[in-house]
Amino acid sequence: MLSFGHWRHSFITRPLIWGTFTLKKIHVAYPGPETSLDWRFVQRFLSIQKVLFPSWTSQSVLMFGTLLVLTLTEQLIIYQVGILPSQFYMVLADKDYAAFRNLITLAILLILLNSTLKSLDQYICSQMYVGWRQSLTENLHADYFRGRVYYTLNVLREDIDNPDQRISQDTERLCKQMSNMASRIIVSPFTLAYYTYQCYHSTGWMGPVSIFGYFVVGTISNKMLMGPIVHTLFQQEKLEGDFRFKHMQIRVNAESAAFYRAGKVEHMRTDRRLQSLLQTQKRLMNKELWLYIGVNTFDYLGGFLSYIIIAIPIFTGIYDDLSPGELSALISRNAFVCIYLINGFSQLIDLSTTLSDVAGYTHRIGELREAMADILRRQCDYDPGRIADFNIHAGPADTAFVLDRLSFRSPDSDELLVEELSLKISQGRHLLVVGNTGTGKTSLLRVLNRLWEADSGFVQMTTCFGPRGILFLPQKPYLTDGTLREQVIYPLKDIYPASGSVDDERIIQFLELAGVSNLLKRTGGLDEKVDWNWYDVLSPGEMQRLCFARLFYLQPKYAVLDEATSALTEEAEGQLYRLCKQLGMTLISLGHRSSLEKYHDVSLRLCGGGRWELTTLKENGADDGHVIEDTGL
Ligand SMILES: Nc1ncnc2c1ncn2[C@@H]1O[C@H](COP(=O)(O)OP(=O)(O)OP(=O)(O)O)[C@@H](O)[C@H]1O
Repeated sequence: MLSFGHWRHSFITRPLIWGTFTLKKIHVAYPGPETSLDWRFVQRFLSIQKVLFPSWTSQSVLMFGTLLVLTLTEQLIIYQVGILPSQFYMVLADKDYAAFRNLITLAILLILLNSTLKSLDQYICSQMYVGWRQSLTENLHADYFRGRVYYTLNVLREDIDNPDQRISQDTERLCKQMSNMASRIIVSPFTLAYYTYQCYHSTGWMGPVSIFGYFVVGTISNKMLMGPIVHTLFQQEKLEGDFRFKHMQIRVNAESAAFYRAGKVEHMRTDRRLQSLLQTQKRLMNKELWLYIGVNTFDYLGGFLSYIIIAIPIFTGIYDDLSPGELSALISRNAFVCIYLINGFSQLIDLSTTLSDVAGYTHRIGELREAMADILRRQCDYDPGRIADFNIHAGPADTAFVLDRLSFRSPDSDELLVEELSLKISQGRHLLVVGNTGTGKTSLLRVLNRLWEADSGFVQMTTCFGPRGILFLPQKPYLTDGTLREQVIYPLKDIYPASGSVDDERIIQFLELAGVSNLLKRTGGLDEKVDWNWYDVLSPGEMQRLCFARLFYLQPKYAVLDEATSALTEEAEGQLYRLCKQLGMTLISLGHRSSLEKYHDVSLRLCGGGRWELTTLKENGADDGHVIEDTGL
């Protein structure tokens, strides 16, 4: 029974109620990309670390621990290798051949051990990179694909550019850069402490104090040079995403563009994006030039500083009582200790270039995570996971939707598309929604499917989403990547995993009924992997027929069809509609063709400016006069 009027009292307390929201394109609370090395960076970085190191016993923590042990051992060996020259000075000055031979053997052993440890260190860093990338990407996917987040992010939110690029490329680069930094950072506190002590031991307080002072000056100047780089890197990544998206747009719409012979204009537009990307890249390089000058100057001055520090005790006469051999050995040993301490600091300064990259990517990923969390908070009542378990919500058994004084508008507009629509969509009463272009027909489905929020009033979905419930066929046929079977059973992953050939027969039968059984031959079978893009090889009509095969397979109680037969002849349309009815589906159709009227009982006309009309096309139960052959379904 489909009726309209005031429904407020009996239905508004049911579980799937939503409404009374203001729909606007979401302009975000963040004032804009804050992309520097600030407190926000620290917060975002720490929250990403929680994903990478979820618990003390996680694999990442274990690998990090192993890396720490390895790098510390490596440092011990490096120290031994570092003092070898001073020992060589001693044995050569003493002309001690036996000690020289032993020293050669020791040097070879230490070098072998050192290179093995270094390789292991690199290997663990690579493993950590893969593990981190997996954890972070999966974490982002979990939010991105939850509810309608991916839709809201890509269609309704303007503040987050290129979410796809943030998930794929930026995450990869962040993990790569962090793994590059890991072994250097992890060992720094230990080596700095150890060599500071050694330096103090050799040169007194002068050595460590001058090196620390030098490091502080270097850090401050680098921080100043890095600030603008982080922001420009953020910009560059955005433009990189825009450029790639333009190419993807051409790839997906190559045929349409070719029909327009649009090579020239697309060339111009793509080059324009490339230019703005390259300009930003050049700006980034100009800013990096100053940072590189700073870093390199710091490195070279560091090497020079070590000799000044060593010179002080020599010129002040502290080592006057040593023989020339002992003095050479001591200078060699001290030089190593000072140079290594300065080198430890230089490495930290060198990391500033990597850190500026890390900060840029951290902001991009952090911003995406915050936006997704924000969307999830707003849509906490949305639960499409029900498709998997077919959990049907309690409600009148014969009803799909109840609308009560529903008003809604499009995100960019202040004008209502539909005002105060009250209506019940029940089993067996087929509804046709008509109206001029842009009057809000598809938008009504968006509100019913909860992609858009209503402006006021209530919408209640009393049947579950999915097979045996409600299924939507969108205006643009959606074909996933995968085999023919995966196309037909979409959006199910595998509903009948153990059914084997029985399911095959059903799928083949439905493909035949939908008029696309030829696809079986083209693909080579239901489960043959195809290397083509389905959109490139199927005609629009074939795509629509394939979507009907999907509908027959899933056999929902209610099928919502948005101009689902616009590319087919009236005859084909009639056949498919009658099959749907024969399979027991109640149809809610959107369309422009008057030929559709005969398959429906009630018509809802959207007249624009919020107005609407409901008309009965035929009495309940009246047949459309067509009987189709017994298909044995
Ligand atoms: N994501 C969006 N952001 C802003 N406005 C939108 C969005 N999607 C649709 N609109 C606008 O909402 C209005 C209603 O669109 P809708 O798709 O419902 O039209 P329709 O009646 O289905 O038209 P058609 O018959 O061409 O399919 C249109 O003016 C459209 O431009």
